Amino acid sequence: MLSTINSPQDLKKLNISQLTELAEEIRAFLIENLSVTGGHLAPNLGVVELTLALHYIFDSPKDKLIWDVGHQAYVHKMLTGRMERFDTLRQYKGLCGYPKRSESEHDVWETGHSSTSLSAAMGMAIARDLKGEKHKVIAIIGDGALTGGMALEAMNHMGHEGRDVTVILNDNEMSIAPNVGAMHNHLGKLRTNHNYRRAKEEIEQLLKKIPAVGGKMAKLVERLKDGLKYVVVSGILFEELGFTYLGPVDGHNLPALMEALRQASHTKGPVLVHVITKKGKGYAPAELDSYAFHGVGMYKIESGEVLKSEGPPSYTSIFARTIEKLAEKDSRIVAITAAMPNGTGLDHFAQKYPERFFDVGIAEQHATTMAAGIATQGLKPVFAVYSTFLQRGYDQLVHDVCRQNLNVTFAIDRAGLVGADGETHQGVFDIAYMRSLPNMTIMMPKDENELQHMLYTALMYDGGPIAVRYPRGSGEGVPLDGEFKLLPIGKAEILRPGVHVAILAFGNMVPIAQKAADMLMAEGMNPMVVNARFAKPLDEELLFMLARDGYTIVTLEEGAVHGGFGSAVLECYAQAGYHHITVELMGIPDYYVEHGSVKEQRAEVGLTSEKVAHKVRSLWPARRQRA
Ligand SMILES: Cc1ncc(C[n+]2csc(CCOP(=O)(O)OP(=O)(O)O)c2C)c(N)n1
Ligand SMILES: CC(=O)[C@@H](O)[C@H](O)COP(=O)(O)O
Ligand SMILES: [Mg+2]
Repeated sequence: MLSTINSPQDLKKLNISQLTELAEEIRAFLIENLSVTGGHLAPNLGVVELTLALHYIFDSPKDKLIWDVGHQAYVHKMLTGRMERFDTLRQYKGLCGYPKRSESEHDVWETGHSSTSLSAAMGMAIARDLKGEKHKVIAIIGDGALTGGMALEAMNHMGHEGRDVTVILNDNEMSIAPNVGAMHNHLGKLRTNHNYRRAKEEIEQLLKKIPAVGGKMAKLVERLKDGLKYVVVSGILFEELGFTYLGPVDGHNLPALMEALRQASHTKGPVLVHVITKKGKGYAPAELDSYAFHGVGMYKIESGEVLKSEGPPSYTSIFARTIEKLAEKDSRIVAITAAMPNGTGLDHFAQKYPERFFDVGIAEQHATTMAAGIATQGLKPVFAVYSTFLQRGYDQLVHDVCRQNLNVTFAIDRAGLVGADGETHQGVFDIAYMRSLPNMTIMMPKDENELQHMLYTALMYDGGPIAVRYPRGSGEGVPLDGEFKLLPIGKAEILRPGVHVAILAFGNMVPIAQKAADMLMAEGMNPMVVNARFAKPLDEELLFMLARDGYTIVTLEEGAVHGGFGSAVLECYAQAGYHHITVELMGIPDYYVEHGSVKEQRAEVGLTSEKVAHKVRSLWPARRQRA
């Protein structure tokens, strides 16, 4: 069956039993392919029937299907002509793990970050109406993504405008970890409440039987329906917000799904279809542990054993260990995550100190300002957040944290290139977006041992907001000191004295600089290597000494070169009147780096020891004169 599907039109020729068979073939395909490439298996297994039903009832690409987060769009990709490219999923130059407009006309909206789908849908519905077009706009959003502020802002507007938009709420009771929040509790009530739907249907049937209901009678019936909501589910939030609520519908029952979607497609105004699905459906290991199979690497199909690469402990695990140790001694430490307890390593902290741990849902804005509020009261909040997701909390960082100069620690994980998630998730902008903020201090460790000292330094610091950024994946495998050390703020570390050229490396670029220096040493050149440690404040004393001593500077960072650490060095020299010093910046160029391995991404942007050595050679005095 699967091989006959080249476009959504092919689905429409199938009957329910053929579609059911197809669903099983899709599952088998995903389980097999992802065991090699890795990817977001559990979210996709959960939406197989839903995606089939959507493509069956609606007419993509005329009708617009908008996937929130986009990590669950694999089945959509399979049905829209990309099945053959699945062996390249999330690989360099291969199929993207998220919707991508350049890949297909069926991908009408690009994502990766959560909770954007409803705003995008609203925008498309407005454009449709202004242009006098007739298609449907359908957003598919998970219960996790619905905890994001943007989604709630959009619903507020949608209910007010009353335009035709369909929202499919894919409720599997899970974010990456178990979903949290009052909205989650409300959905729980709806999930278990079949009485409301039944009673509502009965009233509507009754209504149909009464000829020409009008005037007082109609009002009475409306009041009866209103009253019913309060009695049965103490208020259905979505109906109060101006949506027609359809559901709950079993998301693995194709006829029921199709019926609900058909009904939605004929409903005027905003409509929300509440679909109940099982994350990981159809693959026992993923059903049992949907967290492990949310975003997974290679695994053995039969046993579900996830194959872990051997290597030193990750930066995340060292962060987790350190914050726990520090929290043991300092009861002011409070840890916050925005729906990433496992990804940030805070899950252990949550078990150990439940009263000092807060998972706020996918709500980075709230988390940032909440941390600021906690800090005003003399406690020590640590917001552990991926670099890419802190982008969501930017105004809160500017307006609430930095402006009030509050002691909030930002533990910025996944800083730098992140690999297979690609351009939506690259953690390459935080240096630039934080550096311009008054009162901010920004550090990055050269290895995991220095990470523990930096976290300690951050929590001992009382001068305002402070960020320690660290990369995804394994550390350098260095031994960990038993005692934490306080690092002097704004002081770099000369790792290797040298002449003529100084390589100023920030964080995880230090080992690359060292390797480049080793290569050059073999050729008779010995550049200085500096572990910058701070992007703000800079070690001006060292910078001015280098300028006075006639060094040429090479800066190295795994961050956007525009506005980043190297820019800071340039600005520092310009402001101090050192106009004749040569500063060469190496970092991420001015474009979004696509998916692949970090190694491939670094090679693409030139952040390798070979490229650094090449740069230093070109700057070495004797060679420069020859050139
Ligand atoms: C702004 C933002 N914060 C955090 C994330 C990380 N993240 C990706 S998927 C996800 C959970 C989404 O849950 P849900 O929408 O219910 O989808 P499911 O995986 O359950 O299908 C989270 C927290 C993100 N993509 N974007
Ligand atoms: C979809 C999403 O945003 C997350 O699932 C992300 O893929 C997690 O990345 P890590 O694997 O780095 O935790
Ligand atoms: Mg979910």
